[in-house]
Order: sequence, then structure tokens, then C-alpha cells
Amino acid sequence: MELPVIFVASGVLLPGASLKIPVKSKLNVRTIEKVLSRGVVANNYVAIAYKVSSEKVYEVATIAYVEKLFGWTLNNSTQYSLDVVGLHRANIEKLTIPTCTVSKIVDPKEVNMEPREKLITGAKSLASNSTSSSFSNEIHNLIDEQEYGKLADLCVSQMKSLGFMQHLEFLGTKTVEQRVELCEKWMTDIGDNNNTLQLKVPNSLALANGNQQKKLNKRKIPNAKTQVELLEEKLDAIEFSDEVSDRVFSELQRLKNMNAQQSEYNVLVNWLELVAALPWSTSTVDDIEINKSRAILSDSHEAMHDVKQRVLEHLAVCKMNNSVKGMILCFTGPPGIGKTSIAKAIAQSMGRKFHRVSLGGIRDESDIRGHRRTYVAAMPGRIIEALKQCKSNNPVLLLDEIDKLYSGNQGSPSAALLELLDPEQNSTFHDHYLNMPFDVSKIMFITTANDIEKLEPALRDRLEIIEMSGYSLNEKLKICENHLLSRQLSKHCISPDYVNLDRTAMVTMIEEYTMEAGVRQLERNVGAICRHVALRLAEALNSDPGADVLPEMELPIEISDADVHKILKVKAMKRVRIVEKMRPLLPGVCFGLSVTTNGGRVMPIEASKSKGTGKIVTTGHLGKVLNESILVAKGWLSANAERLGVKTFEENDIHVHLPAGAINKDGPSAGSGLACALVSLATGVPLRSDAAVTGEISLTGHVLPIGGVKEKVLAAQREGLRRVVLPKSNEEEYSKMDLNIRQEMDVVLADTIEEVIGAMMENSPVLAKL
Ligand SMILES: Nc1ncnc2c1ncn2[C@@H]1O[C@H](COP(=O)(O)OP(=O)(O)OP(=O)(O)O)[C@@H](O)[C@H]1O
Repeated sequence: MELPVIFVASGVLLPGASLKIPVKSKLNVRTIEKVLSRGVVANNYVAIAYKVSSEKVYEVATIAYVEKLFGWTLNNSTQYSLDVVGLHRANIEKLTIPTCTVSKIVDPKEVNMEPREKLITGAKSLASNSTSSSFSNEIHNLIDEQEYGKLADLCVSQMKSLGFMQHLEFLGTKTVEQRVELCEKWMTDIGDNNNTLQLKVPNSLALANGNQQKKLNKRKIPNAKTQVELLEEKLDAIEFSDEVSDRVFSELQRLKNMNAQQSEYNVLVNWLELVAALPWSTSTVDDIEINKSRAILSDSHEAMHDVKQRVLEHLAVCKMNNSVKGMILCFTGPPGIGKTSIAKAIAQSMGRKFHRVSLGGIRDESDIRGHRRTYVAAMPGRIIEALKQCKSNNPVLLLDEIDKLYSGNQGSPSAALLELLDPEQNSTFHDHYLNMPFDVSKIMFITTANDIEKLEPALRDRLEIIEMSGYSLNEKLKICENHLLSRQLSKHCISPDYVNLDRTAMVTMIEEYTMEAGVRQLERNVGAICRHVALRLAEALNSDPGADVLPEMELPIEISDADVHKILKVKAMKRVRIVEKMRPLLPGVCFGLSVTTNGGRVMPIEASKSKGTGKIVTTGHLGKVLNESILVAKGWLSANAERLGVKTFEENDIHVHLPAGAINKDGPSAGSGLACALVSLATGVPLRSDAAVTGEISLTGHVLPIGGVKEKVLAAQREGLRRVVLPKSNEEEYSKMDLNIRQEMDVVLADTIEEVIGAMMENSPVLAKL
């Protein structure tokens, strides 16, 4: 049989025993990378071969089963750790690295063997000295079944005082008889030397001693004792760095010397439990294949081609670099557009674990870094807690809503994030509770934010920002058909054959019952439809509980747009179309466009005049920049009044109002809209009621670029407007938009205020004077 071969120079794996092999040599690492880590962690068999000198390999090997394979990188080199269980002895026939051909050494049946008293007594003594109940059970089973060869194997694997060569000698024995003899000999030797096995003690005395021991055990506080022992076992199995190891084991020693009644006892136990539960050296092996990643991303997400492309580029760099150090993605955009779900897809395509840490509303630095152990009810921070749950030190960690961190009295959480996300510092991330450095540099951090402007500049500087914008109607339809519907149907346990959701019904659901850039409300609406269908199905089933088929019901249940109105009218608020409410437009009213954290929206601008002295009144919670834009628009109009043949507002007071008065509004992009509203007010000519405008203006009449082009155009489309006037300088962003939207919308690119007014007014005498 041909098996991958792992070389070991100390420690022998006997059949029935298990062994943890830290794989450090290049030869073994290469074997693992070539053969073992190809997508499989367990279900692998290997031959463990023993190096007796630098050139010589012992002729007998162990065929072993790989229970676990861990991989991690240290100083740019990959290391592994194998957990193996011994199965058989085997002769090495041919050694061709990375594999070798071996033939099993088959033991003759053990049934005819006379009971071996010496072996049995020694084994029982070993069992009674052992703390592991599974080991003593196994010993007793083997004694009962008279499997003396296996019993000898198990006993010898526990004789820690034997050397490497002695263990090899034992492995090389060809018959059960030889094995048992050797084992008995060593049991006696050990008994002579240090009494470990206590073989010399007469049976009756040993029994009495055993009883005494049991009584003593009863008197101990069993839980407290076992807890510390278990902790020690767990800690022993972890590979710590020297610095951490010194600290952990000195604390363990302190715990052992402590009285369980002391108040610090539990604090120390909890701390050590955390240390033992953290993945200090446990990582998953990255499995990045660009084609596979591309397929995962496109299967799980509709549209967002630019974002997927950026993500693939990012994954390619991770693959080439074999590291994710210093690459922190930040998905930004309105809610419900798939920021969280694309991060999940990234983790899936890398073969890493995924964990989401929600940072919304955090005010306290200790939420991230933990509390010092001296505080009552101290806890580790969210990062260490996440690592504990992931059980791997290289997960994809999603730091959700980093724009919603606030600074409180207890320090600034953003400052703690700075250290966490700094590639130079995060290999020694310091959690106050853990109070030891933990290497978080292998974690792939992904962050999300609705409003990137709210981030601290230093934090923003660390992030690679990927802007995501809302979806058009067609994109939402595709998402609904291919993802949301099937997800909601399976959530409500409804077969897709039972419902048919009409396309017009979906359009109604999107246009009339949602007003969002993403698809979260849409998913909720689909959920409401599914609940309605579930109710109808359940009612039909109730009428005849024993029926296999649904009685008197035509399947699939057709859901038309009329049904959508019926179902959602009671459950969801029908959206108010502000544009329709304002039509027909009066002179002085203009549709502007703005971007909020919920996506783009159409923002009406209203201007009216009354007799007065040229004063300007503004209402609607306008910010400083917006107020200044009004002055700029008025200034431009006054300067050009003569040319346009309009009166300036010297004998009038002007009132400018932006509805939805409770919402703060600011920013320069309303400049073009304000200029249009004032020109319309001055001339008495209403603006087009199917058009919206956005753009900053200068006093001399130039139209300057703005942000959020896609969001604004999509908002206009959602509101049923046909024309959008954009600054010419934003042409590039506009040209990157979906072809369908560009064909559907009539977008005018303007460089000057005159061009804007030309596009916003039709058939007006003013146009001739421009
Ligand atoms: N392009 C898409 N294709 C398929 N499903 C999508 C797409 N975009 C969003 N979804 C689905 O919409 C739902 C909401 O997405 P998600 O929770 O990722 O939004 P988010 O951007 O993280 O929102 P928030 O900012 O509120 O956290 C999810 O169920 C997601 O699968």
C-alpha cells in the first residue's frame, strides 16, 4: 500500500495510541502541502517512519490515521501540527518521498494465549495510576478480551521512561509473544527502579492501598481538583510563544498553590480557561482559487460587478502574498445592499471561518480591549471573544458599522481599533483582560460603514474603501427572483412549486412598498407574502388533516399585483410619493437630489416671495453650507438679472424651504437646484416636473462636481422622474452606471448654470435670453 510518509525523530506511535506531531521540517511540510492539505483535513492515512540517524530510517513504520491537521504561518513560513492515531505496524518496502510503499505486519490471532498474570497486574496498576478514565477502561476491556498484544502496546505507549530506541525495538517485534515478554520485562525493570508501577507490592496490599486511595479521593473536592488538572492538560497541549508560556504556567502554578476559597481563585481559573480556549496556534489552511471564488461570489450575489471585481483582485493579492497583512477592506454604502453578506461570501471563498462583531453604538474602549482582570466581572474585549468562538486565529472578522462608534467617558473605541487594524502593531494586540500579546495579524479584517464621512481620518486612512451603491429596479427584480424569494420560501417551509410570484407583483412590491437603496424591506415584503401563502396552505390542510394532497386548492398559488396590495396594505406602509404630491410644479419649486445614509432621495426645493426688503428666510433645518449656496444662487441671479430680463428681489423677501423639516440637510450639491428655483420664481415660469437637478455652483455660474451620482440617479428613477441634470465633471461616474439605467433615464450633463436652466425649463421665454 502506498501512503504519504511523515518522518519522526523522537516519539514512537504504537498501534492504539495517539500522538501529536509538530511538523517543522521542510520535508514533512512539503509532504503535507503536496498530499495532505489538498482540501482534506481528516480521512487521511499516513505512514509514520522513524529516523534513527540522519541517513537511516527504521525498517518498521506505523500506519496512522490523521485525526486533525492544523496549519499556521510563523515568520512567513508555514508550519503544521498533525494529530494521529496509530493503527498498524508495517514494513517499509520502498521509500519514495513524499510517499512510501508499506506492507502491514498482520498479528496472528491472540485467542490461544495463556493468561499473562504479570502483564495483567502491571496493566491494572497502570490503569489505577492513570487519571484518564478512558485509558483505564480500555485496559480493562483488553484484559477481559484477552488481547494481550494490544494490551502490551497500550502499556508500553504509557511508559514514558523508555527511550526512543526501546520504543522502536518494541514496535519492531514481529509476534505477540515477543511483545508481551518485552513489556513484562520493562514493567519489572521500572518497578525495580522507581516503583512507578508498584509491581512488587503484593496483591492484597495493593488492593488495600487502592481502597485507601479511593477513600482519599472521596475526601478531596473532586471538581476543584479535576478542573485544575483539566486546565493543565489543555494548556500543555497548546504551543505558546516563550513569553506567553512563562506567564501562563507561572499563573497555573500560582493557582495550584492557592486555596479554592480565596476570592482570586475563580478569577484565575476563568482567566486560564480563556487562555486555554484561545486559538494561539490553530489556523485554518487558506484555499483560495480565483475561479471558485468568482463562482461563489456570483452565485451568492446579483449585480455589484465592480465590487466583485475588487474583491477578486484582493483575493488574488492574498493568494500571491500568502498573507492578508495590511489589507483591510471597508464596504461602505446604504443599508441592505449586501455589505455583510459579501463579507460572508469572501470567508467562504477563502475557506476561512467567519465572525461578525457589531460595533454599532459602542462608546467604551473596553468593549474592544476588555476590562482589566482586577475589575469585578471583568471580561475580554469583543475581538478576543470572537477569536475564542472561532477557534481559529485567522478567521474573516467583520467589524460591522464602524461609523457608529462614539467616544464616551471611558476612552475612545476608535483609538483601540487603530491599534487593532495597524499591521505594524497587531501582531502583539493587547487585550486588557488577557494582559498578554496576542497575534491578530493573520485575521482578515473587513469593515462596513453606512457613512464613511463619520470615520476618524486616521481610521479611514487604514482602510481600503469599496463604495457600494443601491440597486436599480431591474437589479432588485433579479435579486428578488433569484435569491430573496427562494430564501424566504425555504424559511417558511413552502415548496417553490406552491407559489408563483408574478413579475408585475414584484415590481409593485418594489415600487409601491419600498423606498430603499438596498433590498432589506423588499425581503421583508417577500416574507409577508410567504406568510400569507403559508396561512392559506395551513388552512387548506386543516380542513382534512389526513390528506396528502391539498384539497380544493389550485396550485401553485398565483400572487398578482392586486394580491400584493391586499397583503401588504395592512402589513407595510404604502410609500408616499413626494414627487406626485407636488405636481404640477408651481414657479419657484424644483426637484433637487440628495444622498443620505439610506441611499439617494429626491429633495424638493421650494422658494416663495413676498413684499419686503430683499431679506432671505430659510427653513427646513438647513446647514451652513446650504445657506451659503442660497446666497451664491441669489448672487448669481442678481448679477445676471439684466441679461435674463428678470427682476431682482430687492423689493421682496424670499423664503426658501426644504421639506422634511425634521431632517438636517447640508452640503453644496443643492446649488443648481436653488438657482433653478430662484430663476423660476423670478420669471414665474415653472420648472419641468419630470426632472431633478444636482450640482454645486460657483458665483460666476460654473457647475462643479458632486458625490453620490449613482445613488441620486437611482433615486430619481425610483420616484418616476425621467430627466436628471448632472455636472459635466461627473460624466465618468455616470458612464460607469448600468446600461439599462442610462438608456432609461434622460441624463443631461451641464457645465454652466445656463445649461442647467435650459435643461430644467421647457418652452420658456427665458431660454431665448440665456
Ligand atoms: N446583490 C445581492 N444579491 C443577493 N442578495 C443580496 C444582494 N444584496 C443584498 N442581498 C441580501 O440582502 C440582505 C441584506 O444584506 P446585508 O445584511 O448584507 O446588508 P448590509 O449592507 O450589511 O446592511 P447594513 O448596513 O444594514 O448592515 C441579505 O439577506 C443579502 O443576502
